[in-house]
Amino acid sequence: MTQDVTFGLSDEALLNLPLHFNPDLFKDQVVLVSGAGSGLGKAIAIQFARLGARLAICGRRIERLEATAATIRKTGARCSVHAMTIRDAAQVEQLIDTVWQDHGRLDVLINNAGGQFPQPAIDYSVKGWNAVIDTNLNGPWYMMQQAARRWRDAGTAGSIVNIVAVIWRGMPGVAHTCAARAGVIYLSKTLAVEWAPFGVRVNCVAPGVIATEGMNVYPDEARAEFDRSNPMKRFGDVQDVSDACCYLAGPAGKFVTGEVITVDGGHQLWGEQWTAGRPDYFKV
Ligand SMILES: CCCCCCC/C=C/C(=O)SCCNC(=O)CCNC(=O)[C@H](O)C(C)(C)COP(=O)(O)OP(=O)(O)OC[C@H]1O[C@@H](n2cnc3c(N)ncnc32)[C@H](O)[C@@H]1OP(=O)(O)O
Ligand SMILES: NC(=O)C1=CN([C@@H]2O[C@H](COP(=O)(O)OP(=O)(O)OC[C@H]3O[C@@H](n4cnc5c(N)ncnc54)[C@H](OP(=O)(O)O)[C@@H]3O)[C@@H](O)[C@H]2O)C=CC1
Repeated sequence: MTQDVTFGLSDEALLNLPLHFNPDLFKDQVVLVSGAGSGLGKAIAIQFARLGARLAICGRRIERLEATAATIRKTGARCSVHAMTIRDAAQVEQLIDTVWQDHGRLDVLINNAGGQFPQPAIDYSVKGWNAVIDTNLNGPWYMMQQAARRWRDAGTAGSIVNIVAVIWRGMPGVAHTCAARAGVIYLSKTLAVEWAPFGVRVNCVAPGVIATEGMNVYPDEARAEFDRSNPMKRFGDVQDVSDACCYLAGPAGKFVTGEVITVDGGHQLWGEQWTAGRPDYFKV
């Protein structure tokens, strides 16, 4: 049984974090953030709003999206809310159409929605495997393709940032998500070349352990050791990730494409990473 813990920051705290960028950096730009009803997506959307952007946010659960939108509107920013699943290509096409109708443009897509469950790979069901691949590879792909088609057709530039994970040492217990995220990273590198002629940049941010409510999906036993997953021996915070997104999406990142920025306290180099708990074999 997973203990419920309070990870992450309140909306009020997110609104009051010190900004590391100029407050009009994204003035008049339209930013679409998937999975903005919680955790990283919410923090990213609020930060873009505080930097002058207009927001479109999507996810499956409308109540959580409306709560994020209410917070975003406190900054004075416009925010449209779109309840949908990224797993359905038709819903993604409809989403991108609606965002263009509502806002008249799109400048930045943050492909943040995602998630997985911890389980030894040998026990995955077909349905479980497909759920994770649909959520973390197919969904982000549908979003990228629809956004890029509109940018190509409108003749306007765009920037995509995909949130992935620290996959370079593999990650026991979440093999399905490692496969999906590796797919997104190499898809992004390929699209960075194919879509450069349209003025579309495609990059990724790979977060290490970040304190969000999404962490509640992991068993207590595993989560208790997550601060040992990197040489800094701690969790990162949501702003570590939202700052990387703003760097890549904004003018500072204008010559960067096909890149992965790893924001992980060194997790890619050192640390324990047993997402489903440490197997007996590795205890001695
Ligand atoms: C040092 C270690 C580092 C740790 C960090 C690793 C890096 C990543 C971190 C994070 O991503 S933080 C958290 C992000 N948020 C989440 O992960 C959200 C929670 N997860 C999910 O929502 C799901 O896992 C999902 C698959 C994305 C949910 O999809 P959906 O709602 O369609 O799934 P379900 O209908 O619930 O299930 C479908 C299918 O999947 C199998 N399954 C689901 N949960 C489990 C489980 N806990 N254990 C085993 N199998 C599971 C199962 O086959 C389900 O089918 P049914 O049995 O329900 O018919
Ligand atoms: N926190 C961390 O340490 C790390 C997180 N990540 C990744 O960062 C991203 C955000 O994670 P985090 O904020 O921590 O976790 P959360 O679980 O809080 O956020 C995931 C968000 O994605 C949305 N979502 C899930 N499935 C779908 C779907 N099919 N269609 C649309 N929206 C969907 C969820 O909303 P709803 O259920 O309402 O649809 C939710 O708001 C995820 O991709 C995660 O895997 C990667 C590495 C580390």
